[in-house]
Amino acid sequence: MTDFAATKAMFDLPEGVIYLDGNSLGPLPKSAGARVQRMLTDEWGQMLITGWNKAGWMALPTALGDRIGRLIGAEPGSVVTGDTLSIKVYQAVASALDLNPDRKVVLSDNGNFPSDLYMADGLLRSLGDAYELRVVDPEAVAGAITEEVAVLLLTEVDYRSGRMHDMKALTELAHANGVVTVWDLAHSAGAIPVDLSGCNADFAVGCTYKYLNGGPGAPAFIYVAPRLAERTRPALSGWLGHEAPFAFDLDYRPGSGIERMRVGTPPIIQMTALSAAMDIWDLAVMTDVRAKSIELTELFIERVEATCPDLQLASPRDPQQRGSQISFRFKEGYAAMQALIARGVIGDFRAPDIMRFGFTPLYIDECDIERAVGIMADIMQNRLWDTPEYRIRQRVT
Ligand SMILES: Cc1ncc(COP(=O)(O)O)c(C=O)c1O
Ligand SMILES: Nc1c(O)cccc1C(=O)C[C@H](N)C(=O)O
Repeated sequence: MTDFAATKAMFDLPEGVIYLDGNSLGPLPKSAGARVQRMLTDEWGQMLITGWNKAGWMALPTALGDRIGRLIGAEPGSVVTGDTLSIKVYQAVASALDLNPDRKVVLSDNGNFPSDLYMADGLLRSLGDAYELRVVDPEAVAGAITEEVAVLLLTEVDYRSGRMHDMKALTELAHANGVVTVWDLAHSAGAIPVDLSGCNADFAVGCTYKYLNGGPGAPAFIYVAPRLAERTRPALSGWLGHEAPFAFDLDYRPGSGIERMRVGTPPIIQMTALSAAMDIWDLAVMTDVRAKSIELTELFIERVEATCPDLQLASPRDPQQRGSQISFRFKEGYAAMQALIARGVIGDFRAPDIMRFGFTPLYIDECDIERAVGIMADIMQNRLWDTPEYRIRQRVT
């Protein structure tokens, strides 16, 4: 059983803040500061370049990959960390296309995070006019999986509404049509149990700064199914994905298995912060996290609907159909979110009218929900959002 009171005590959250935005940027693990400081002074400071071997920096991308792999049902040795998620999307789609060379269509949906579509579009444009990025409604994805499609690129949990695709069913359908799958787990890893191996997924990517709490700019991760790894040709063929980086050969030969998805020098300071976050994840069982997340989201919906009738649920009502976030529609959602943030309840706003709240059982509990909804009810019932200050539209995160 996961001890959520213990995990909550391991995060540094500002006094008086109820943080419902861990689906965008997770909070600071208390141990991260000292851990990073130690890495700086004892490793970088004292070991200098020998730290790559002596301190295990070179092995950190795969070591962290395995720790993340446990949370997403990946086989040991099938996940590596590094780069940004946008880069990993590009890398996965390029490799997936390469495994299906006679087909030219990448299929995605318009609920996908824009960066995934931008990266796929940029890649396809560089490959020539024969290639097509086909973007359909989320509900139309299954029907659009045909033998014309090379790659299916989907984000499992919709960043705006929290609506979840059925990874197992869509992967099965894709394979039945000869389609290679790329799953973006940005809003899944650490939010819901994922079973990449059980779903027979091909490629998956994700970030570590959201539910995994690795910090701003924490590295992304990529998964390649072991059955495909030795056949995968990396388009981003950087030297650290080479079979023998320190041979400095002029010809590229991919490294073994997942190692080939490495590109360049790993961000060790960020990875050290992520290691501290993963220590907390080592204490968590994903099925407990999911059960608690459902309890929290159900409580939140019930209380908000009882006290804030102007807000309309934009997430699936059935908890099995959504990830670990709840979104409400409200025409003045931006102003309302600013008012909430000013009172210490931090969620975020997504255009045009979505107020988004993330639920993260590692550090959010029922008391937080009750307090957050109390503040929300006060703001909504008394129109406290209706001030020029809150209504001003600024850059939003
Ligand atoms: C689903 C999804 N894909 C891709 C990205 C882009 O990630 P990054 O900024 O790390 O490249 C994000 C978040 O920013 C996301 O939510
Ligand atoms: N990655 C982000 C950033 O660098 C700045 C602000 C926000 C983000 C996010 O992650 C946004 C997030 N992907 C979303 O779901 O909207």
